[in-house]
Amino acid sequence: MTEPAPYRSGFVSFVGRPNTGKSTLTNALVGEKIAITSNRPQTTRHTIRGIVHRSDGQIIIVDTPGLHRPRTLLGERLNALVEDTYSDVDVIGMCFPAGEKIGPGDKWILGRVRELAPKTPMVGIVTKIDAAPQQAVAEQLLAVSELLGPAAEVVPVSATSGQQVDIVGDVLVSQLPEGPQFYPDDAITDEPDETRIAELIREAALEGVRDELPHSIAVVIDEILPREGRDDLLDVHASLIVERESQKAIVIGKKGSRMRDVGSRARQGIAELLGKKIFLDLHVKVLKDWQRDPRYLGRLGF
Ligand SMILES: Nc1nc2c(ncn2[C@@H]2O[C@H](COP(=O)(O)OP(=O)(O)OP(=O)(O)O)[C@@H](O)[C@H]2O)c(=O)[nH]1
Repeated sequence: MTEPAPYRSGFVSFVGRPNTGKSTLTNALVGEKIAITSNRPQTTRHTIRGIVHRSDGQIIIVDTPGLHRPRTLLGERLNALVEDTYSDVDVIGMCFPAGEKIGPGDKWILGRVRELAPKTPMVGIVTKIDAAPQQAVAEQLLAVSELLGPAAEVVPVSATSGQQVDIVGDVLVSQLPEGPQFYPDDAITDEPDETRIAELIREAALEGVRDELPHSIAVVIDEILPREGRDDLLDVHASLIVERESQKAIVIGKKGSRMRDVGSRARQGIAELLGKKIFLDLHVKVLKDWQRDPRYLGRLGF
């Protein structure tokens, strides 16, 4: 008779250049939308945990901001957060899109990771395989394997089509230490609702805006109140913080048209998250140069 496989549990972090599909993969593995995704680089701000429940183990995903060279005080604080995260995870999954050649950016990140977490097992993940020809996928698998060395397993995946997502889960679990179930079956993330709501609003506000905006938008939830006499309705009051009047104009759009779209998209996401009807009251505020001012950063939770 064969022994039953041991139960394994632990923390996994995905690293890689911006836009390599880390958040999308997290969502696909967890099966519910929790991490912010967008087609703009560097939009992941908070360390969000997604939890994958399996019969043979539990994978707790710590979704980190991409490593990048700091340009502002915010950038420095994000990097400090990243370093803390990497030094205490059990497995690091490094993501490489199938259709993009490995470059100096990847090597720089790998160097940093090896420096911060020299003993942590690494898994190479070749992402977006639906968007590249088979030949390119095969070549990328080989290149990643050569880059990471013989100890690292390498898996191809498409988070958007779902192809191979289970296999990524299998490989990650196999690298985790034996351990207990850390979280109950129904836990998906330990982020408070408020943080998730703020991320949903931020994600909606970033959709389709110009390149310089991502790092300039923050969201503060001012208040969440049940509507009097209505169990099924919540009033959410939130502020979108930008750095300059010109950015405020971009966010609001012509006669408020963009703002209405942002509001309605965010409202739908929040309603799905909380399972209630939502009245969303959104205001845009200008806090000049908030990214460079330690007082503002503290107030905005960085
Ligand atoms: N075709 C395809 N596109 C994908 C796949 N996974 C992610 N994408 C797209 O790639 C873009 C970036 O995905 P994200 O998951 O936000 O990437 P990220 O690495 O978390 O990005 P940062 O937060 O900037 O570090 C988005 O437009 C995704 O829709 C995939 O499997 N196939």
